[in-house]
Amino acid sequence: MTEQSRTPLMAGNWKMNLNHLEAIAHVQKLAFGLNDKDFDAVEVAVLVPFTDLRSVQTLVDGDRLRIKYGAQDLSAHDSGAYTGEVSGPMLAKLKCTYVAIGHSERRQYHGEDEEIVNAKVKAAYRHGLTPIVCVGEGLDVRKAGRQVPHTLAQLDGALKGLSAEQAASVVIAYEPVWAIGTGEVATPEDAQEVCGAIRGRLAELYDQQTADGIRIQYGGSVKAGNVAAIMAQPDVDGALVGGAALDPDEFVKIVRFRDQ
Ligand SMILES: O=C[C@H](O)COP(=O)(O)O
Repeated sequence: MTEQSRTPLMAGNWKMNLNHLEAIAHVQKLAFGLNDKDFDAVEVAVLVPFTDLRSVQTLVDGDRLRIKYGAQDLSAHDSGAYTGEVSGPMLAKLKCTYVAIGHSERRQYHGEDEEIVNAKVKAAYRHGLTPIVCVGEGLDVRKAGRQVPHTLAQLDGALKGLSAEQAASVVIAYEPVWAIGTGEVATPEDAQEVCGAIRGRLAELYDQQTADGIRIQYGGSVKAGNVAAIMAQPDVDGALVGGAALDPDEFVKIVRFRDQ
């Protein structure tokens, strides 16, 4: 599979923003702004707070929208006494396509380590959910020039024990932590360096064909104004968009990166 045959995935990670009423209005605006040509060229997804999922599902189903949706986290467990957690079966029942796992904010504020990220990736696969596995280095690691080994170690940990068949559908999001929500976007070359290394490691872990089929996103201060240059890199197959995804008009422009 070549770069051209990987369908780009533009995913909006709303983080802890937009209640279920705002979510409906937002998805309606996206649906109004995008057309079949956009959806034929780019897969579009929104990763919404748990409390928005049922409303988004009802809207997407009812209006037969081509927007995909998913959650920002899931429990490593399938059921039981885990107060506050939301399980894979619950997300599957809501017909989620995607679930973000190991976002740097989960790692930083909720102490998620490689073991828990790996357990969550396996939980997603047990229930037919596609994980968007987030990896990336902090500023100290970048300053030390260790972004590639650091990120590849996170990748190894997240994918431990997965078969090539499972890995074939995974999405990897490379998000340098220093570029998240800071306006400090990595240069296209910075993004390509690590995304290329990620694909190389996927080929070592599985095989070249599997690696060539896996989509690798870049995330970190992506906007309409910088998305085209990032998407022009051979190993970048989409973006995980935070702040800019909260503005439907901006997100539509990001989906239309080829026009920017
Ligand atoms: O998941 C998205 C990333 O954390 C990027 O967030 P940002 O676009 O606000 O920098």
